[in-house]
Amino acid sequence: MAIDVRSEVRPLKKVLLQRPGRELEQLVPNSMERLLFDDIPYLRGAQTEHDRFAQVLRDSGVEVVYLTDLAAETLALSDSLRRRFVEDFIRSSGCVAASYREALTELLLACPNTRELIRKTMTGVRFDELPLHQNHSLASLRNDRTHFVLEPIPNLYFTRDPFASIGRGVALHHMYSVTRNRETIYGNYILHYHPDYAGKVPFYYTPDEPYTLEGGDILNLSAETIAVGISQRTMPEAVERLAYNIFQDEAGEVRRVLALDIPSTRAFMHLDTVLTQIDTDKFLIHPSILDELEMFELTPGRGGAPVARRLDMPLEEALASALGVERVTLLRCGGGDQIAAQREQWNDGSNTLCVSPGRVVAYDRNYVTNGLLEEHGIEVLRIPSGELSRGRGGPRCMSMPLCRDC
Ligand SMILES: NC(=O)NCCC[C@H](N)C(=O)O
Repeated sequence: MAIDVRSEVRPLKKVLLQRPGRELEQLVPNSMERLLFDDIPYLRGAQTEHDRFAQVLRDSGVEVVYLTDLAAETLALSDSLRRRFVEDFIRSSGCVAASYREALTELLLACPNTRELIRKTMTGVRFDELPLHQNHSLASLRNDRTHFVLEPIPNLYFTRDPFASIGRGVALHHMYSVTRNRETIYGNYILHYHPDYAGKVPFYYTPDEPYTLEGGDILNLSAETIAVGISQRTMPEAVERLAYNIFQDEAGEVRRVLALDIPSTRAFMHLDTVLTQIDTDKFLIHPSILDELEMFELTPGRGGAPVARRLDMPLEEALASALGVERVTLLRCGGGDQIAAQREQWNDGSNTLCVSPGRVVAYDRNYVTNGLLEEHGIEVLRIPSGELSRGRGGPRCMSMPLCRDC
């Protein structure tokens, strides 16, 4: 199967990553907030840390594939596909890009190969790079030469979010922010045209759906049940649309969607920033979501239309029932220490990637939480995190599983 993800913890076989590139060096203090960063990472450091992450995964028997490679291979299939991609990319980049369409098209199509072309779309294009032979427009006179005509896309290394594997299908998202909406184009081309995926993957969501949905909110609890966060990034209407589309797939197995309503703040931007599964019956959680957590369940009604009901039970019980286990243990990020919990949560202490039951990749800096995991028998594969963490995402955010063992 091209995509096969029916668990959060079964042995990870194949994963999609994106090595951070020069797009990070285009961040400046004035653009950081808009581009969803809290600081400017040092690129060399971020790349070294990311390479370590990829190596830890390979050492655990995981096949690592990169978004840039798959996108470049896809566009190399034909000249017409390359042209269509450039047109779509410029169109999706807003009205400023559209008004320089000809010059941008010329610049992008002049890239020596499709890898360079893909990289260029990620790094962004400044006004002074454009092949404008003569330009007397007001915008060109007024705009600073370093003004971006195509903005960089610095959040690409968080491959978890623009699309999500669900069973043997995918959800390709309508993202919450302008900056992240352009990320979905790479997944769109790969999934539609790359020979490994074309025609082999059902789509459960597409960016033209009106409601925002992001992959960090989707947890594949079992073959039959997924959990979806209602969060800063994912709207309840999106959860309902996703459930509807999944229930229409007769060959699909998912028949229950657990919607977890978490607070809408940047520190908890997605469900996976506050809840990740670390073993067949254990989760790591940020404790402060427990007080106000509301839960709902969606199951197929007539014609596969989702029917929702409120779940009045402890989270542990809902998770145990979804996993088909007797009981579930929740381990609290930061242990019992309120300050450590907040600090480590901010640095993605709850955002671990499970490579097999009881074995997770985690940022080294979250030593209180990592120590707690080890006390509970979890093996922690630590990766360095001084630079990567400045983007506000951890190992789970930086990875999109394509296949897990069943
Ligand atoms: N699943 C995740 O929580 N992804 C982290 C995304 C971080 C990125 N800077 C963002 O704000 O979207």
